[in-house]
Amino acid sequence: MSADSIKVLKNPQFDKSKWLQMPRDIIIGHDAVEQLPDVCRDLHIGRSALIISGEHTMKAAGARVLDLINESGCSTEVFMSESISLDSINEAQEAAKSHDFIIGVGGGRVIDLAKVVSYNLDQHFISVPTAASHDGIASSRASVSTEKGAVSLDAQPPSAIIADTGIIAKAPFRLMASGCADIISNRTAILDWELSHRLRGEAISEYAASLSAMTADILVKNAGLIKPGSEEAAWIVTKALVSSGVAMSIAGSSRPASGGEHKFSHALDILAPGKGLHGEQCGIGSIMTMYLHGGDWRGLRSSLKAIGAPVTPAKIGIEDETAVEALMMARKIRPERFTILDAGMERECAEKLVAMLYKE
Ligand SMILES: NC(=O)C1=CN([C@@H]2O[C@H](COP(=O)(O)OP(=O)(O)OC[C@H]3O[C@@H](n4cnc5c(N)ncnc54)[C@H](OP(=O)(O)O)[C@@H]3O)[C@@H](O)[C@H]2O)C=CC1
Ligand SMILES: O=C(CO)COP(=O)(O)O
Ligand SMILES: [Zn+2]
Repeated sequence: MSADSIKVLKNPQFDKSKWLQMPRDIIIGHDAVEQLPDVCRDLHIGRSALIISGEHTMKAAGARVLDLINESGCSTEVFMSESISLDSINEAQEAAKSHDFIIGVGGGRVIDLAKVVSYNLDQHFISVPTAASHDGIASSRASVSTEKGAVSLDAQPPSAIIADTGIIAKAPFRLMASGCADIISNRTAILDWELSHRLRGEAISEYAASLSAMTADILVKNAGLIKPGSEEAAWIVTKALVSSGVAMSIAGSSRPASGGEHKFSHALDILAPGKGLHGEQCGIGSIMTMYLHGGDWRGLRSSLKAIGAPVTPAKIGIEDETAVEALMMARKIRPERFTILDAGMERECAEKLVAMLYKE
């Protein structure tokens, strides 16, 4: 049984979520952003752009993107995003209606917003990541917060990715370490997927699972090169994030990169909003779910530590009690996605798991 998006459709019909869509142009490197006007011309995507960005990311890269697009003779409007929610999607969508295409300049939140809007309006979008903090840079998925927690939506993969390693290397290092943790957590996401395949017959894509695992392995192998301010590190991590996003596109779901550790992170977003970064929380969750799978949780923890990612709730300002609560809440998040955290964990076990994180 396969979950690959590469399918021979028996009854072909217009359902984009069943297609395997990929970016056409991917540029990763020093001063890559300067090639934005050429990329727009190459894609023939129109003369009017909505730039979606955030407070910090506008300063880091959005202002330069705005200048470049204006200089190329296109008209522009900027939409400043503070969150990704159903309300902000509607607002951004209204703004995008009077433009030909969208450029998302920012972290995971901004890029997810641009992705959903472009999917809903069937417009092209260009992904300009300002940090190597998440693997949504290239994926065809988007995470949106609702009152009931995070939901994973079908979305538009970018038509082009322009990842300027100069910009990404200057972002706070905490963001890059978080992106590494998001990738390393693929290891437990795959174990959860395999478990669900064996236990519940859920379709699995061997291509997607292998690509996702290989991406995590290559990153860990290169851990020694991941250093603050290094453009080489920005290059290595961004490539891994793109690769992991492609795995999600192949699967047609976020399964290869999101299991119980992501449910734990989504629960923390509800219980302790604004404390940890997405990847940081997933990394900590991954240590605990690796233990539950009987895998090498110490090795996974060492890899996270080597990169500079946090390995305890305390390191990201979260109480241990809250982490226990998040483990217990995880099964209520996206209940259709079966993971090791949905196998009936008792509170006492959750308490032991959190305590284990602090053990040498
Ligand atoms: N769709 C998918 O497949 C995936 C989606 N995600 C989603 O991505 C989000 C997490 O992404 P993440 O990037 O960690 O979070 P955010 O997008 O919230 O970014 C975190 C912070 O970093 C700031 N920032 C980003 N780049 C720079 C920079 N160059 N200089 C200074 N500050 C900067 C942002 O500024 P500003 O205030 O300007 O935004 C923001 O304050 C979550 O919502 C998660 O669900 C994660 C993985 C996969
Ligand atoms: O963060 C992701 C992969 O790293 C996407 O996963 P979710 O579908 O859980 O939001
Ligand atoms: Zn993630």
